[in-house]
Amino acid sequence: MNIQHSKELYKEAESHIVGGVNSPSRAFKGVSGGTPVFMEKGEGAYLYDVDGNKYIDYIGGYGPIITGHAHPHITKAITNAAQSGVLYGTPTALENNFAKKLKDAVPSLEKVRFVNSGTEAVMTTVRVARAYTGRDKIIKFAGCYHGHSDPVLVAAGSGPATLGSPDSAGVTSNTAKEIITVPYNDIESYREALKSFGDDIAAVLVEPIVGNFGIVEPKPGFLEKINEITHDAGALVIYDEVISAFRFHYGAAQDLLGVYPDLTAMGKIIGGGLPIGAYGGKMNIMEEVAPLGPAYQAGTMAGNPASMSAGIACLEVLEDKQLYDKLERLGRKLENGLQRKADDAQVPIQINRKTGALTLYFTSQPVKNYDNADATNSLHFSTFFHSMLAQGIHLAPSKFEAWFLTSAHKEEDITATLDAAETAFQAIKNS
Ligand SMILES: Cc1ncc(COP(=O)(O)O)c(C=O)c1O
Ligand SMILES: N[C@H](C=O)CCC(=O)O
Repeated sequence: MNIQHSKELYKEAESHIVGGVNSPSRAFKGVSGGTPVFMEKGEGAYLYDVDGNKYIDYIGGYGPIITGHAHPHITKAITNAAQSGVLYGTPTALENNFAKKLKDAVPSLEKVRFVNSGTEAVMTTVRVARAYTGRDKIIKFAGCYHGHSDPVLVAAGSGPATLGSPDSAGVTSNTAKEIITVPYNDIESYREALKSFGDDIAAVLVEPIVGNFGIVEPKPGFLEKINEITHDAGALVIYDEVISAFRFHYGAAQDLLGVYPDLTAMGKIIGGGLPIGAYGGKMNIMEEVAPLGPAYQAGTMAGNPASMSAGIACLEVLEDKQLYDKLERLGRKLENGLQRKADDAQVPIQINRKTGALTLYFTSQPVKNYDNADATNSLHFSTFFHSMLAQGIHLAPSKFEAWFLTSAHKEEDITATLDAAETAFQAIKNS
C-alpha cells in the first residue's frame, strides 16, 4: 500500500505539532513505530487516506462514531446548527431538549451539566464529590483511563499505558498522594483500601465496563460490593461512562448492569462526533455546583448549539433498538471468526467482547485486570496491527484499545476483516 503522502505530512507535522499528533494515542509508539496514516474522508464504515487508500475503520474516532462516519441525520443537524451561528454565550432550548433526552435514557441523572470533553466531565465529578463530602482522597482502578486531568493520571491505562507512562510527569506528589489505586475486579483490595483510608475518601472512580485496558467486564457482584462498601464509608461512587454510555444499548452501562452510582461522567457517543462531555447525578449532590453551590465549573463552549444538535441527532438514530441488535450480530461474527483464524494459525489469543466492542489480546490467559492486559504479547500485537493496516483494516495502534463496530459496518466488511486477519495471524506464526 502506497502511503507516501501520509509520510510527507507526518514529517511536516513533526516539525509543527508535538510528536506530530494532537493526541499521543494516534502516534505509533505502541506498535514498534511506523507512520500514522493521514485520513481525509470518512463515510459509513470506511476511512479514505490522503493517498487514496480505503480502510475498514474500527477506531470510530476512539469511540464516538457509533453510527458510522458522516451519518446523514447527524450531518444535517450539524449543518443546520452551523447555519444558525455556532455560539451565542446564552442558554438555548437545545440544551434543555438534550438534557431531557439524556435524563430519560439514564435515570440516575437527576440533574446534568454539559461540558466539552470526557476529561472535563470526570474532572468535575471528582471536584463535586470532594465538595460534597469535604474529603480529599479518591480511589481509582489501575489501568482505567479517565482523561488527562492531574489526579487521574496516576496508574492510567489507554494512551499513558501505551507510552509506558501511566504516572504522568508534571502531576505533583501532593496530587498523587490523594489517589489510591487498586486492581480492577479485586474487591478484597478495594475493601483494604477503604479500611486504611476510610474517613478521607471522597469517592471511588470506576469505568463500570472498562474500555481502556481493552474491554473488561466487572465480575458478578463487583460493582454491587463497591457501592455497599463505599457508601458505608460515607463516600460517593462515580461511574466514568465516557466510553460505555450508549455503547452497548440505548442508555448507560449502569442501566444494563442494574447498579447505580451517585455521579456519572459521559462523553464520546453523546456528542455524535463533536466535542462534548456531560456529568450528572443525584440532585442534592449536583446542587453543589455553581451557581447553586460552591463547587465551580464553567465553559465558554459548554452546551454549544452544534454539539447539542449533533448529540440529539445521534441519540435519535440510536433509539432504534435494531441498531444494537446489529452491533451484537456483527460483533459475534467478528469474535467467532477471529478466534477461528487464530486457532487455525495456532496463535494464542483471548477476545473480550461486549456487543459491538471487543479487544483481541495476544495471550492464552483470561484478561480481567490491567496486569493481565499488560502481560499480553506486544510484539504479536505490533505484527498483527501492521499487517492489518497494510491490508486496509484500521485498528487503534495500541494493545490496550478496543475495536469499535458501527451500525454502518456490513457483513461483507467483517468477512474482509477476517480474510485480512488470516494473513496477519500467519505473519505472527512465521515471525
Ligand atoms: C473512560 C474515559 N474517560 C475519560 C476519557 C477522556 O475523554 P476525552 O478524551 O473526551 O477528554 C476517555 C477517553 O479519552 C475515556 O475513555
Ligand atoms: N482510549 C482513549 C480514550 O478512550 C483514546 C483517546 C485518546 O487518548 O486520544
